[in-house]
Amino acid sequence: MKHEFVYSTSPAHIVFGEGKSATTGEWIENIGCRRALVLSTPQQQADAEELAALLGHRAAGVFARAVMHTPVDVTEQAMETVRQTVADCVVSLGGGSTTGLGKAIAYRTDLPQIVIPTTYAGSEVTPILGQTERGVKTTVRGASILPEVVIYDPSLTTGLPVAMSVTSGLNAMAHAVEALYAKDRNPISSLMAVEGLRAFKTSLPQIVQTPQDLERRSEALYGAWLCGTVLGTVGMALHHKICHTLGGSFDTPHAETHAIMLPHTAAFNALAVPDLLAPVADIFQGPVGGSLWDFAKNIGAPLALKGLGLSEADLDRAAEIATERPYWNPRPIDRQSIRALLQDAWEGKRPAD
Ligand SMILES: NC(=O)c1ccc[n+]([C@@H]2O[C@H](COP(=O)([O-])OP(=O)(O)OC[C@H]3O[C@@H](n4cnc5c(N)ncnc54)[C@H](O)[C@@H]3O)[C@@H](O)[C@H]2O)c1
Ligand SMILES: O=C(O)CCC(=O)CC(=O)O
Repeated sequence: MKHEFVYSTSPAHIVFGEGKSATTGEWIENIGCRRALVLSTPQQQADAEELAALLGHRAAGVFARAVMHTPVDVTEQAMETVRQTVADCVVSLGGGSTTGLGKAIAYRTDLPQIVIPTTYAGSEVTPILGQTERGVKTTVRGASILPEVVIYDPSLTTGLPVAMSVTSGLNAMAHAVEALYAKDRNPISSLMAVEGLRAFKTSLPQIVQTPQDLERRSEALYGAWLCGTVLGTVGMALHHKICHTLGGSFDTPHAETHAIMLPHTAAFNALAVPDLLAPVADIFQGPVGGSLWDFAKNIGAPLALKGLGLSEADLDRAAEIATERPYWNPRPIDRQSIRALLQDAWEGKRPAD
């Protein structure tokens, strides 16, 4: 039967618009809180301090030590700051790493979160937390992990370097591509995925040309919201499994890994579900994998895993880890075919689909 699905909406408040980060103080009050701990990475500390100054008495302090993959020891330091400052909510200003720290605090305390995303990773609209302890990254899901308020303010994204904008956009697009063939997809998740892909197809090439263009930044942030929402709503498959394997076991950088793998995993699955991936071929005007690879190349994305410090000898182990436990994918997987796919991605080949 064509229509058979479960559809649940997210309870989060989504606030979108230029300059809307100035309403953070109002949102702290709207959710019944009084003192927010502002979180950021060390690189965005100045922006976090500026936001805290704007919040005045509603800011409990700034914790600017967020790092990628949410190490538990950093979360414990942040928890100590939460206790000392008597914060009753957190405001995460930054990309997925800062959002991850806010989620890790909320997971342990149930404190409400306001997120002001400055990349396109999409973590702000998912109930998913990935955290690392003793070198092992595990993922948990839960209602307390989903942020209560997300404020998308494109004016805070004009400083995102072009290279990071490109890889972060491709990271978001990967959520949408996998959502199109997700086992638990529904008509709304597919509409959002297609609209998210269109938003990045339009905006990323223009951001590369004019990074300060607020209209284009706004379009990309809109795409991030759509792609992140489907990541939080439906299950991911082969692509995310391989990226988590490479990031978790070989420490490859998150967004770059997604950017390189997307054309290869999409081409692999397009052979099994060409009808479900037809919107990708339509938007990028060509075969699914090849057209995504051309798009990535044209906007200056990295194309080869060997450029990320992964050695060719690592590929056997990566294929083994990515296939050792069964998980759902629209096309059956086996170690040999995943090893071949990784070889192509390592060399930076254009998928021949
Ligand atoms: N749980 C989820 O749903 C989910 C989804 C996607 C990503 N993630 C996680 O997010 C992390 C990656 O996040 P990311 O790719 O957004 O990178 P990031 O948050 O690590 O940011 C990368 C760097 O860019 C800087 N930066 C961010 N925005 C900037 C801006 N506008 N201007 C200047 N500098 C800026 C950051 O401070 C940081 O130094 C990973 O740990 C990944 O696992 C989680
Ligand atoms: O690392 C996490 O927090 C989970 C990341 C995730 O599922 C989405 C992604 O890989 O971009």
